[in-house]
Amino acid sequence: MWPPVAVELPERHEDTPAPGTDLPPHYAYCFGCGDRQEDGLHLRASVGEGQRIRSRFTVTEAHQGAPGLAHGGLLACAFDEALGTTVGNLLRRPAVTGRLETDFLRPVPVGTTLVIDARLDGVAGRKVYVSAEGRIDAEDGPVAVRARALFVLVELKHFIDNGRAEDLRAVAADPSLLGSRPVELNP
Ligand SMILES: CCCCCCCCCCCC(=O)SCCNC(=O)CCNC(=O)[C@H](O)C(C)(C)COP(=O)(O)OP(=O)(O)OC[C@H]1O[C@@H](n2cnc3c(N)ncnc32)[C@H](O)[C@@H]1OP(=O)(O)O
Repeated sequence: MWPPVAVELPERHEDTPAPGTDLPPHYAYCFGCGDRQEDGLHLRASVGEGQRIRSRFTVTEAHQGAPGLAHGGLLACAFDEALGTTVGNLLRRPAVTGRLETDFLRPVPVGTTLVIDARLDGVAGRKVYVSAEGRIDAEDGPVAVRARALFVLVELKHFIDNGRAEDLRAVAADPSLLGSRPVELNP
């Protein structure tokens, strides 16, 4: 059963941009979306209809597991990012991945662009349920990967208490490293 508990499905946050709007990387050094991670995944997300966010991820030579094929762990990373950005942008509250499950249905060759449609499935207290499917090269392409996850809402303190001090200092010195954030920061 998914979600596994009774949930509410909140409206998306009033600050969520209009459908079709491209979303900036949430952190410049994020492996999933950051533009300062040369061999990162460089996922690009945009707002979909209702409780949906669409992301695109192009598999490069740096992402191989077997010759010419994407590594499954990196595909899981892409879905972690796509699902996390769905939670962050639709609820505008900080959250971290508690559990992530993936079904790999087809191999994904280097050069493929995965079109990942993620949606918010519901919220139960601090628990947020999201799911996604990734299609090969087009929004109606064959499904290659399905994923679902539980994110847990946390306070900003979670990142301040647990993040490495020099990285937190770098963000405080240059807040533009956080391209989008779930709450306004006042360092
Ligand atoms: C615009 C912005 C864009 C922002 C865009 C952002 C995109 C980011 C994308 C990347 C996201 C990541 O990779 S985040 C990084 C990877 N994840 C992490 O580092 C998280 C590490 N884990 C933790 O810090 C902790 O375990 C927490 C915070 C998840 C939970 O600890 P806690 O705060 O003490 O809460 P706890 O009571 O244990 O759990 C709360 C509830 O969740 C349930 N729960 C917790 N973990 C699990 C689990 N694995 N499976 C089932 N259920 C679980 C508990 O049973 C409980 O249910 P009940 O008793 O209430 O019923």
